[in-house]
Amino acid sequence: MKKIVLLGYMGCGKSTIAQNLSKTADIPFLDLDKCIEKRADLTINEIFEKHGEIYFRKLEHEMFLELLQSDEEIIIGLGGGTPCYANNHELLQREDVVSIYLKASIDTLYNRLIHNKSKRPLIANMDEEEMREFIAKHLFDRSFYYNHAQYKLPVDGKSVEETVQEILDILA
Ligand SMILES: Nc1ncnc2c1ncn2[C@@H]1O[C@H](COP(=O)(O)OP(=O)(O)O)[C@@H](O)[C@H]1O
Ligand SMILES: O=C(O)C1=C[C@@H](OP(=O)(O)O)[C@@H](O)[C@H](O)C1
Ligand SMILES: [Mg+2]
Repeated sequence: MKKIVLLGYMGCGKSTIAQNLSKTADIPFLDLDKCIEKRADLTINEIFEKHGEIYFRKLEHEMFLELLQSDEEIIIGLGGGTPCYANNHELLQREDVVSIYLKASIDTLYNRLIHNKSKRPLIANMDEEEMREFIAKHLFDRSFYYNHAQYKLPVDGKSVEETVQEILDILA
């Protein structure tokens, strides 16, 4: 069965859209970060603090591979960095995967992330000025990996419901 994989930068809406799509389409969903937290019995912040980012990326890769082994149809919301490490971007092109890049502009990401940074260790300690520059550069660096998705879905100015409907259209 196909795995529907949502990817994109922090704040683009992967977790929110995966949950809503799951309800609307009646397909179970798993958030990769939540699975990692459960496995490690630590929050994402604690994993970064106690073990560092390299350890997190290792867990992230292992957990992603594990979720892709599922025989069920599932929706997987990735973390923002998932496609950018351990050749995970190649997994986006598997035949049993439908990968969708939720493509948001720097402005959209910035406006969401300024209110929502405490649980994201990469940006938690940045001030607003720093964060804007960081997002711009980081998004540019990561776009190469995000563009390996089978579908690119612009999400700026769209409600959760509109984005969910556009994903349903892709899946139809
Ligand atoms: N149209 C929208 N689509 C998705 N998320 C939105 C939208 N408008 C506001 N948000 C908010 O933006 C944030 C997106 O965060 P999240 O779903 O955790 O993204 P990600 O998992 O990609 O980091 C949430 O707080 C969500 O409520
Ligand atoms: O972009 C990243 O490298 C990360 C994104 C986060 O997920 P969200 O994109 O869901 O915030 C989480 O996996 C971790 O904080 C690292
Ligand atoms: Mg998320």
